[in-house]
Amino acid sequence: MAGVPSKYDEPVSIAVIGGTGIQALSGFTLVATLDVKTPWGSPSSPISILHHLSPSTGKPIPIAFLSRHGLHHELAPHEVKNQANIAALRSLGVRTIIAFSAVGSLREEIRPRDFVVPDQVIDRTKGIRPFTFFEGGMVGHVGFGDPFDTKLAKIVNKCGHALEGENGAVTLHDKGTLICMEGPQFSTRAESHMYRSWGGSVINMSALPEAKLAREAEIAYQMICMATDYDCWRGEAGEDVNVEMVMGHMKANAENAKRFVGAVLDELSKEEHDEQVKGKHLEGQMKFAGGITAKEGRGKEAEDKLKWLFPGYFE
Ligand SMILES: CSC[C@H]1O[C@H](OP(=O)(O)O)[C@H](O)[C@@H]1O
Ligand SMILES: Nc1ncnc2[nH]cnc12
Repeated sequence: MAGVPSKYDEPVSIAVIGGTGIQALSGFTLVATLDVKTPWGSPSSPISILHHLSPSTGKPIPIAFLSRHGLHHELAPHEVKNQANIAALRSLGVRTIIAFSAVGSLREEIRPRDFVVPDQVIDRTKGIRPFTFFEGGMVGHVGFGDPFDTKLAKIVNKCGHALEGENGAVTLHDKGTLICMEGPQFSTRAESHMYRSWGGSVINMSALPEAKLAREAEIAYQMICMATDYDCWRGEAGEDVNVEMVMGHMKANAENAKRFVGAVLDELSKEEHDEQVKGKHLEGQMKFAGGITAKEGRGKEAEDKLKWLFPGYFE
């Protein structure tokens, strides 16, 4: 954009990833637009650096914003540049990600426009998306028992519940199992029933590998889901999901999504969360979890890429 700086020299700890219907984050001051290049290519969109005024310190804190499907929703779920997105954010200093997603509800009590902060994921992607930074002669294994950052989830839930109290317009479910399917076609009715029998609460196409790559990159990650439909399991009791339905609810509820993210950023900008936001609890984990391969067995290209991502880890 004309007149907006293309550089930002301070580290940025917090990022927001926008999904369907959230291609930009309004209400914040745009201070830079960055075209970051990574060894995994360019991210899905330029990264906007926005200033958010911390209500507790009165100082602006920088937030990185990235649009998962591109600026114009031109990337299908399997085309999202997940490795480049996460690598680019880490290279800016990001250690905390709040990711938004439009989801189908698999439970009667999760109604369209309700928010869900999932605590578990079932992977139903088909292995066609690049899903790790550790390959090609650099092997690493990281724990994923809790796919979302449990401390970050507590903060997000506290903010969401406070909004529930404010005017009753927001309903938040503070846990749930997210099914991440491949897409881009929606599920069959048999699949939708099967996911319900597995205990699935909501379904989308984009939590993975985003959350896995964030974990590998030592970034605390939490997805905030907004229900837009009942998928197709209700049969005659309701209309099957379609894009119009998803977009309609996203648009109608955009103000609540904005209030939610604003409340989370207000909370995260408090000094008491400094260590959490900077991902201190994750720092260094990949030095060991990602350092299995002996030096003489390393693939040169993979090693160079990982040295870019984790300066000083694999010398
Ligand atoms: C447009 S409906 C399917 C689409 O919506 C969700 O996108 P996102 O997670 O980025 O909000 C879902 O995952 C699918 O990509
Ligand atoms: N029913 C659904 N299935 C998968 N992704 C979705 N995103 C929104 N609704 C969805």
